Order: sequence, then C-alpha cells, then structure tokens
Amino acid sequence: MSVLAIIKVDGHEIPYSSDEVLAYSVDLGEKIGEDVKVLVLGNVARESLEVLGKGSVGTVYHCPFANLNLEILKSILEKIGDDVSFYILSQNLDNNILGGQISALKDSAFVSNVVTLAEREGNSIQVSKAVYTGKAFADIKVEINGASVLLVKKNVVKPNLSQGQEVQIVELNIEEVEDLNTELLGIEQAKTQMSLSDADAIVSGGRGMGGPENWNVLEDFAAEIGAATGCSKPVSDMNWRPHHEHVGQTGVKVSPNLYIAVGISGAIQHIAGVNGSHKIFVINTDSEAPFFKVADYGIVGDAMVFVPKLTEAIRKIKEK
Ligand SMILES: Cc1cc2nc3c(=O)[nH]c(=O)nc-3n(C[C@H](O)[C@H](O)[C@H](O)COP(=O)(O)OP(=O)(O)OC[C@H]3O[C@@H](n4cnc5c(N)ncnc54)[C@H](O)[C@@H]3O)c2cc1C
Repeated sequence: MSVLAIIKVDGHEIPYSSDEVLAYSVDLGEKIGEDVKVLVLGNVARESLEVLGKGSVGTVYHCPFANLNLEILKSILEKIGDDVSFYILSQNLDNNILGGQISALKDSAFVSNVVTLAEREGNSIQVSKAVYTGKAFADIKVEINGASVLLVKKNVVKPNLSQGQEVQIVELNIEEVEDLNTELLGIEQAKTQMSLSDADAIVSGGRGMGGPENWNVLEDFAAEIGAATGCSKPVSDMNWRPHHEHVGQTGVKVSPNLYIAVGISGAIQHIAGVNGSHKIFVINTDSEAPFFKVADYGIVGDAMVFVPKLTEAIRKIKEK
C-alpha cells in the first residue's frame, strides 16, 4: 500500500504548497510503513516533476489535465490502482471538490481542514480537524488501508525534506473524455500572481482603505514583500476588488505565515477565515478595532500614511 500526495499545477508551476503536502505524506508514510507516491495534475515540464524526488517519494504519476471531470478522474484512479491507503491534498476550494469526488468514487472517508500530523493508533491514525470555522477542533480516527482522503491546512508541517533523490516518472496516458453530466462552459483564471491558499504572506485591505483608487498602496507593499493581496467581504461586494480575493467565513480561508490586515475591523466572519495564520499584523486607525485582539503585531494609525512608509523602509533594507 502507499500514501498518494496529490498536487495540482498552478499555471505551469508546481505550487508552493506542494512541499507541505509532500512532507505531510512522507511523515504519514513513515508512521504507517508505506511508500509515498505523488500524482501531479496539470501541464508541467519534466524537470519540475524530477524536483519532487524528496524524502521517501519514489514514483511521480503525471496527468497533463488540471481541470478534471469525473470521467477523467475515474480513469486516473484506475490507472494508479487500488494500493492507496491515503490520498493527501492541501486544503483549498478546488481540492475540497477534488477530494470529495475521490472519496465518493472510492466510497471512503473524507477529512478536511486537518490541522495536525497523523498519530498512529493500531490499525488507525488519529488527526484533528478544525470545525465551526476554526473555533473548535474534532479528533477523528481513520482506518489505515481505507483509501481515505485527507485535506491538510497550511502550516501543519514544516517542509524540510532532503532533496535530490531519483524518482520514477509515470506518464498517465489519459484520454480527454467528456463528462456525460456536466459541460465546462469556460474557465476564468484568477488575475492574481499567487493563489491566496498557497501564499506565504497576504496583505489584505478593508473598507478603511477608502476606495479602489487607494489599492496601489497595498499592491506596492505586497509586491515588495512577495505577498498575495486579499480583502474583506464588503470590499469585494462593492467591486473594489475581485471576488476571489474575498477572505473570511464566506470567502477563502487562509493560513499564511503572515496575514497583514489593513483597514479591516476584524468582524468575527473575517477572523473565521484567517485564524489559522501563523502571525497577524493589523493596521487600523481605531485602537479598539476587534482585530487587535487577535493580532501579534499592530500599528494604530492611518493606512495611507503607514503602508507607504513600510514599503519604502523595506525597499531601502533590500537595496543595502
Ligand atoms: C453571514 C455573513 C457572512 C460574512 N462573511 C464575511 C467574510 O467572509 N469576510 C468578511 O470580511 N466579512 C464577512 N461578513 C461581513 C462582516 O460582518 C463585516 O461587516 C466585514 O468584515 C467588515 O469589513 P471591513 O472590516 O472591511 O469594514 P468595516 O467594518 O467598515 O471596518 C473598516 C475598518 O477600517 C478602519 N479604518 C478606517 N479608516 C482607516 C484608515 N485610513 N487606515 C486604517 N484603518 C482605517 C476602521 O477603524 C475600521 O475598523 C459577513 C457578514 C455576514 C452577516
């Protein structure tokens, strides 16, 4: 049996989150004494597949399609075979659907929002998952060899696998078959350079930014520190920013290493989407803003004054 890490290509790149998915799979493989294999979905160069030779990864399956319908997914799973005890994916909106489909096809357990490494207990493993938008945790026992699907949140494991091992690359020759039940009408590519779920740092703006014309201040700052940009719900509702940037209970749930909230009050529905972040930094004119209660660092002040100053300071440090 084996643990299968599933990685979806972002554009033509292996996403940043893949290191964490691999590290999680390798840790699980060691605990239950199984090999780790990887399935890469999407068009990517062979050299990028070779780079996945980390830790105990031995085989990399490659399918050039990233957007799968159920018929294609069925063919992929059939070609990989039944010797998979766990399918491991990173937690994001796309993988929620993909993981659910795998679990339905395999008639197996599906555990999303996993926030701990697996602990082995006899013929099972135990993991904790975040529930009630991260306000509580549930401990879940899953049988080994049950073809279970685990969706792992960011920052659960440190990706510190050694590199350089040779891997066997298996090209899955899958025919592009039409799904009989659904028709793909089009794909609208998010216009951000980095996906929010994968980003290591996020600069997010709220109504306190005053209007879309001020967003260049946040974009400059984000570009300087290599962060993705996000926003609060009202900001996307008012079309100041695109909807895929909306963070929170009803938007994208993120858990970057650093979440920077600028001009966002910190309503419970926004916090529910960011409380998995490693560190939170808040800039707000109101010292009583609820976001400060969950912040690690903060500045009480005007975003339009402090953000450009921070950008400039970081630029100077980088020039030295
Ligand atoms: C069912 C439901 C689901 C929801 N889901 C979400 C969700 O997923 N995500 C989400 O974000 N919201 C969600 N909301 C909305 C949420 O309740 C808040 O209304 C929203 O988060 C507030 O957005 P905001 O902080 O940008 O705006 P505001 O509440 O207006 O806060 C603006 C903040 O900016 C500060 N400010 C003003 N000027 C400046 C300045 N110059 N510099 C710095 N700071 C400044 C103010 O002090 C204030 O704290 C949901 C609501 C409901 C009812």
